[in-house]
Amino acid sequence: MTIVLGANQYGKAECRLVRIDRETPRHRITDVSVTSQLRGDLDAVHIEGDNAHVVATDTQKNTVYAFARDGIGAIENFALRLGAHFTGDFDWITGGRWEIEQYQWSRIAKGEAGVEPAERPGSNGYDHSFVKASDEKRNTIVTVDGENISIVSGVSDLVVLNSTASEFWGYPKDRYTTLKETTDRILATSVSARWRYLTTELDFDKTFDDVRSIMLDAFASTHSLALQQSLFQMGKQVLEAHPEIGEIKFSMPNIHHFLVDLEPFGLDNPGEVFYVADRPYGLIEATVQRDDAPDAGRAWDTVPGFC
Ligand SMILES: O=c1[nH]c(=O)c2[nH]c(=O)[nH]c2[nH]1
Repeated sequence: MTIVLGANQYGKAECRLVRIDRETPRHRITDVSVTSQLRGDLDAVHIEGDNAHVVATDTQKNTVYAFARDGIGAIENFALRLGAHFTGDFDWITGGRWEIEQYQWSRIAKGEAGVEPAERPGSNGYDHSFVKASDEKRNTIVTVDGENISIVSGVSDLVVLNSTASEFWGYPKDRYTTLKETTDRILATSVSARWRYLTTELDFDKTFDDVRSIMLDAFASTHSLALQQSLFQMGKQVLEAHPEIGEIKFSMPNIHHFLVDLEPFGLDNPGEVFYVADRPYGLIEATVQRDDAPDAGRAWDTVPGFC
């Protein structure tokens, strides 16, 4: 028997980077975390400690910051640039994985203090002042394997809620079933979705915005008999509108809102007062795919948390 080295990759994880575009007084902010990992002929360092092929993780980190000097643009394009650089400049680096997570900021709106919300102007925010928008994140994983490049992009922590138009009934009952059937409940979830692009030539920012809007619209407009049904509608409508996406995967916790029993206080509760359970939670996961999508290869191998 011989012991041999299996799959391996290495790099710098979570290079946190903020770039300010300041060519005009109206600044733009890009806030990301970049993980760079290289693959290739790296047996010698593992087996003998020979570092001749080891592009230091410190060098990878510096490259990320140096490349940001030229602008970041869409996170997919930034990851593709990094991939082309490392596989192009070092013969023995034949592939790698570049993961980027992006945090959202919006402009602080001007002159809203003391103004009724309905009267607020909205878009004319301050030029150089921002407020963290939400916990929602945009992300991408670009994987290079020789000539093959795959791009899996997505969103996480996109929290949505329908206050009605959600039912859940018709499920099997056994001696352990206590859940009451309902024709009117709150449906809330935190959407994590990842989709695989079938091309590297795309306006990734515009496509991301559109995919996100379609998912939100599908969630809102589906009269839901189960979170599974809402999930499928979200994926189906994304794929129908975007032929450049092969498949989309979702992981969606069911954020349970339970009606509080107010009877002990002599009160009714016609769907108005809920308590929100943080755990345990239903976890609904699925892939929505085209039956003729080109084979995904290893694109999903290093995307954790999806089925
Ligand atoms: O939308 C739902 N899907 C389920 O599978 C499920 N199971 C459950 O207890 N409640 C719900 N709700």
